[in-house]
Amino acid sequence: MVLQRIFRAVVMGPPGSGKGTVSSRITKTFGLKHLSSGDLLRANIESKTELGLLMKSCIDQGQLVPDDVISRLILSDLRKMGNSSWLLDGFPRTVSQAEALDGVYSVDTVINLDVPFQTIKERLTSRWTHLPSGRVYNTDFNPPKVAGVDDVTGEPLVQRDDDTPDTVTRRLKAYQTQTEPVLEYFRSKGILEVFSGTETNKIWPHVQTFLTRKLS
Ligand SMILES: Nc1nc2c(ncn2[C@@H]2O[C@H](COP(=O)(O)OP(=O)(O)O)[C@@H](O)[C@H]2O)c(=O)[nH]1
Ligand SMILES: Nc1ncnc2c1ncn2[C@@H]1O[C@H](COP(=O)(O)OP(=O)(O)O)[C@@H](O)[C@H]1O
Repeated sequence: MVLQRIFRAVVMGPPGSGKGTVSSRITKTFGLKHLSSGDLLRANIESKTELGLLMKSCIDQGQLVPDDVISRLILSDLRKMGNSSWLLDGFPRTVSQAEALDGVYSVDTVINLDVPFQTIKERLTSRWTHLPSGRVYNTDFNPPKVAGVDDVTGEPLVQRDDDTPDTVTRRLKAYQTQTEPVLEYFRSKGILEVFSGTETNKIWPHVQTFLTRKLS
């Protein structure tokens, strides 16, 4: 689909709710640029930037990185995108981040993936990630063609250091206390759209229909 105007969206949801999976379907279908805060932080860790090394312990402990750090990173990348349509994945995650975004851009819609915590816990321990692209696989849901190897590049897949059961529990707590209030923030602005379910393949057609209507 070719977009007729600039469209700016955010995808939210607890860790493991399918933000990355749904984002890649949205960007493929609607041609938006995709910016994932988690991918951005992991790229900094991988290339051993000073910031990446500072943030790694925070991420591995299941805590959010400081608002000013992530807001600066994301807003700087968005600036580089200029007048493009984009989809933000994993940002904002606190009300202060939402206010920082709001101060610069007007967001058209916020897609919230409402997936029960029990469903999520099972998924994350079997998630395999291709770090350079952010492509995600799952030993049950969407296994790679060859075990342990990215379908597109043939490079190795890794299990994220923060996808252990204890860290997932801490990330879910951080989500409840720090990120859930952001849903209220966007709801009060009238731009929150909630998609509930336990399977991405059942949620996705609703997201697709919603965006097709919104963009036509
Ligand atoms: N079993 C199952 N796994 C899923 C489903 N949707 C996504 N996944 C997997 O669950 C994990 C988390 O999904 P991801 O898109 O990375 O979620 P994010 O953390 O919100 O970005 C990945 O390993 C996905 O492949 C689903 O409907 N069922
Ligand atoms: N907007 C953000 N604010 C603060 N920390 C963030 C943000 N986005 C990502 N992070 C950090 O990176 C980690 C991984 O995030 P992400 O890749 O979005 O994974 P998931 O959605 O599976 O939790 C988070 O647990 C957190 O430590």
